[in-house]
Formats: sequence, structure tokens, C-alpha cells
Amino acid sequence: TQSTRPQRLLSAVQKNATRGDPCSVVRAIDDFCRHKEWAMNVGDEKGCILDSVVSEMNPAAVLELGTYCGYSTVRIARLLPPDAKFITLEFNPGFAAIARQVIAWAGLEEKVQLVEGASGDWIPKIKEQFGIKTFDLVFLDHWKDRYLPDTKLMEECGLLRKGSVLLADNVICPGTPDYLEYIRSSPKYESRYFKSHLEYTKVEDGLEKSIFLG
Ligand SMILES: CCCNc1ncnc2c1ncn2[C@@H]1O[C@H](/C=C/CNC(=O)c2cc(-c3ccc(F)cc3)cc(O)c2O)[C@@H](O)[C@H]1O
Ligand SMILES: [Mg+2]
Repeated sequence: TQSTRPQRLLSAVQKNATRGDPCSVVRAIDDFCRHKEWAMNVGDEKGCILDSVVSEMNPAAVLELGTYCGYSTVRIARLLPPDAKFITLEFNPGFAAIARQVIAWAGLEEKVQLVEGASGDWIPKIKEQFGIKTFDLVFLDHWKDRYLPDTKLMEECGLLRKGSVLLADNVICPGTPDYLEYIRSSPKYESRYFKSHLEYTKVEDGLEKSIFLG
């Protein structure tokens, strides 16, 4: 039977990365996607911006929407303090299965809670299910037309506090026009665009970092 691209990405990690070494896992995926098969990971260039936001915040509670193969999950988890809580939501069982193995190869399974399911179903349940009051950082990288509804849902569910940061991938390519319009015009957010490029290409893309003002 034909393998899928996520399965081939996982094989590249198992072949080229060192177990327990998150940086080697990140490098192996970037090499695979740059030289073998493109895949929709945030990538190395935007990944450095993600790293700087995570490092600067030293967050105690992080939410990722859209795990895919776990590339950004590993990038984030490797920088978190030991007792931080990190929830990543993935609703495709096939992708979730691959991501679990990528995260395990990096030796980060203790730092990440991969929850299989849709963001719309899980966001209202996170407080009671995981004992999390609010998130310090949310990384949005799932379906682009879900960024806005899920942001409004997080607000309604009281998951954001003064200073919470939303970091959104792909605000230019593929683009998230309704989300950008909302977040840049809302008095509840202070927003800044980090210009970069679509992963592994020269096409413009970027991350939007938005601070919730309460
Ligand atoms: C019920 C749907 C909303 N809730 C959801 N809850 C949980 N997980 C969800 C999810 N939506 C989607 N997902 C998962 O997130 C991932 C989806 C990511 C979508 N990302 C993109 O489309 C994307 C696409 C590109 C891209 C850019 C240019 C191009 F030519 C082709 C593709 C680049 C990126 O960086 C991207 O992030 C999958 O793993 C999917 O199963
Ligand atoms: Mg993306």
C-alpha cells in the first residue's frame, strides 16, 4: 500500500534524527521538506520567529491549533519550562498518529498533551478537562477559515487573559483575511505582523502576533 507524505516525513525523522534530540528532529523535517517533499510545517524561517516569541514569553500554558505532523509542536515544547502545560489539538487521526511518533522521537511526550478532536468541540472543555484557567500563548496553524471563529470562541470561554498572545501562521499565504481584519481593528488586541516567507519557498508569508488586552 502507498505511504502517505506524513508517513514518509516520519520515516525521514526516524532515519536521520537522534532519539531524544528535538533539534535533530526539527532539522530532519526541514531537510526532508526542502529537498524531498514540501509539507505545510511552519518551517525554519518562520520557526525562528516562533522560537523567539516562545522564549521571550516563557509561557506556563500553551495551546496549538492544528498539530499536523508535530513539527511546530516539537519546536515549541523543546523551549518550555519543565512544569508548563502544552495542549495541541489535531482532528485527523492519521496525522495525530504520526505527530505522536514525531513528538516521542524528540523525547518530548511528557511535555505535550496531544488531544485528538476538533478545536470547536474542545475549546469549551479545556478549562474543566485540563485544569487550565487561561493560555499565555496560542499558536494558530489549522484551517485558515477557523482562525476567527476559534479566536472568538476562546474569548467567550474565558481562555485569554490580559497579555495572552495569539501567534497566527499563514496570514498572507494561504491567508486569513477575516481573522486579520478582526484582530487588527479590534480594540481588544494589539497586533504586529512579522514578515517572512512561506515555508521552504521565496513566497511572502508571515506571522501575526496579537496581544489580548482584556
Ligand atoms: C473542524 C475544523 C477546525 N478545527 C480543527 N481542529 C483540530 N485540528 C484541525 C482543525 N482544522 C484543521 N485541523 C488540522 O490542522 C492541520 C491543518 C492545517 C491547515 N494548514 C494549511 O492549510 C496550510 C497551507 C499552506 C499552504 C501554502 C501555500 C500552498 F500553495 C499550499 C499550502 C501552508 C501552511 O503553513 C498551512 O498551515 C491538519 O493537520 C488538520 O487535520
Ligand atoms: Mg501553517
